[in-house]
Amino acid sequence: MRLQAKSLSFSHPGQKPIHFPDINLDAGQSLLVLGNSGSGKTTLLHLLGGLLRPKNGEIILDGVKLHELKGQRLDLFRGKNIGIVFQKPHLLAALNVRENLELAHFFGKKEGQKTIELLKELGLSDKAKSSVLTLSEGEAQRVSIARALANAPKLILADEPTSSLDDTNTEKVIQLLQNQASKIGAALIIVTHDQRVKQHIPNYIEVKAS
Ligand SMILES: Nc1ncnc2c1ncn2[C@@H]1O[C@H](COP(=O)(O)OP(=O)(O)OP(=O)(O)O)[C@@H](O)[C@H]1O
Repeated sequence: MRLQAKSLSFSHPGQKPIHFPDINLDAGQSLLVLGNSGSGKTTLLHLLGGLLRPKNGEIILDGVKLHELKGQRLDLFRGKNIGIVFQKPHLLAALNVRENLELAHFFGKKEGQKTIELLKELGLSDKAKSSVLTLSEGEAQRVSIARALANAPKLILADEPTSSLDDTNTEKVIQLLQNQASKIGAALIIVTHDQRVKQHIPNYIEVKAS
């Protein structure tokens, strides 16, 4: 598995174009995306996750040109191959913890990782049947990480996954993401402002507003 992003740029409506540094990342490798507020870090993550289409440049994941996929083919490719941890957990309130994870299997049309095992590894075994409305912020964050990992994706994208966590939980979440990435052979990209994360992942790119 290899991720390559070349000569990427994107413009939000009415905004100046943002030009992004190139990325070459192999399975098992981790990369931080750093940059000032508003520089375009989340935009880059959304491009890499196929949620936005680049204005120029290309994104190749495991030999597939992601920037050329559309509609159902893009949704299915994303569901099978890309796990995204968003800034906010975005869990479905009508479903319990386990069902939120199983939804990822449904959309990816893939068996993926066993839900119960994954919850155990994330210290959430006793929450499987809990309503997501009863979770603490840190627990909800871990459930959203579990959901992103449920399909054993080739690429894990995490947007500020530690911004609301204390030092101990920050370290746990980063280790968890790295351990899971190496277990399933995925590449890991983390967008962060958080100086604490740099101690754990030395490889980084910086996004700069033009
Ligand atoms: N939907 C949108 N429409 C117009 N402009 C947008 C939209 N989304 C983001 N932008 C603008 O694009 C730029 C980059 O936004 P982005 O969210 O990628 O930055 P960021 O580096 O992730 O910021 P932060 O660290 O504050 O989360 C900002 O100037 C932002 O205002």
